[in-house]
Amino acid sequence: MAAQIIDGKAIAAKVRERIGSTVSTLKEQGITPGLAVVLVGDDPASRVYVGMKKKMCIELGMYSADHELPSTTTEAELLALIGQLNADSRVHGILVQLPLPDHIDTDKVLEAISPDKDADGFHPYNVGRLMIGKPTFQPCTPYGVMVMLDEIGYDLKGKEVVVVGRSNIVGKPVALMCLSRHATVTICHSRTKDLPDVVRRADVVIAAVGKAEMVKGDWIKPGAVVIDVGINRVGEKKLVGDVEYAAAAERASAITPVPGGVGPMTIAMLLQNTLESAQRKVKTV
Ligand SMILES: Nc1nc(=O)c2c([nH]1)NC[C@@H]1CN(c3ccc(C(=O)N[C@@H](CCC(=O)O)C(=O)O)cc3)C=[N+]21
Repeated sequence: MAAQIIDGKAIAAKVRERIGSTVSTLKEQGITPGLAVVLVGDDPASRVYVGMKKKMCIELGMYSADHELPSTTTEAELLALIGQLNADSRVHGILVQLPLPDHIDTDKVLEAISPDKDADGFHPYNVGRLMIGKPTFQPCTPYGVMVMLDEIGYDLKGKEVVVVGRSNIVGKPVALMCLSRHATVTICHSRTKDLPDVVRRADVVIAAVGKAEMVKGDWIKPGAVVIDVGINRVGEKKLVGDVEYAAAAERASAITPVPGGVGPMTIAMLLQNTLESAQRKVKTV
């Protein structure tokens, strides 16, 4: 049986549509949700992502504050800008595009962002909230994965989830989100013994290692759901995921493609986080 292809582009468009109509309602109450995106340096891929974020922000009627700084920017200068954005009442979400240049301490920068405006959900306060099952800002990529599973009507309760990858931005938080939905969760990594056999147990495989087609098709249990978070550039133009897509699609019941899967969701959830932040503010004033 052919797998259902989970269309991240379409789901992201639907999420944005919902955001757009809520933005209109908020604006009637005198609040325009605002996102500040900070880019340091001139990495071309980062520039493309930042451009997409800005464009969608404006399309949805949000306020967008863009800060493109040279790669020579000092840590102190960046921290000063974050201080300004923390204090700027037009801004409800702040995103500092990663990776930052080597001379800047990333952890220090992420911790300088006010936890109330942490649209990426990377601040230790928000990480802790997620850990205890009381999330405020949820990291965008894992949050997007959850929305995709909701969209196909998949209930994680009692299911075996195998997460391949243990990063702070995807592997760990997505595992916690699955756990809070009552899945049995295994987190695998480069030292996991018999990785293929562990993945073979999974009802849901979430691949987030950043290695092109590392998860093989014959590791997929027939009928499993495959969520591929990897975006790997091979050659000049081609993008592939962390999963051997064609072979996995022959066994899976549902699978996310790359591109057009989790990637577009990440940006949609960033806007969602900015919206939620503005909504929380309405509730407290
Ligand atoms: N503070 C921070 N937060 C981030 O969320 C963040 C970041 N830094 N640094 C870089 C990564 C990467 N990232 C992506 C977002 C969307 C796509 C996306 O939409 N990808 C398209 C393909 C785009 C293409 O063709 O290159 C897709 O998968 O269909 C990919 C990658 C967010 N990141």
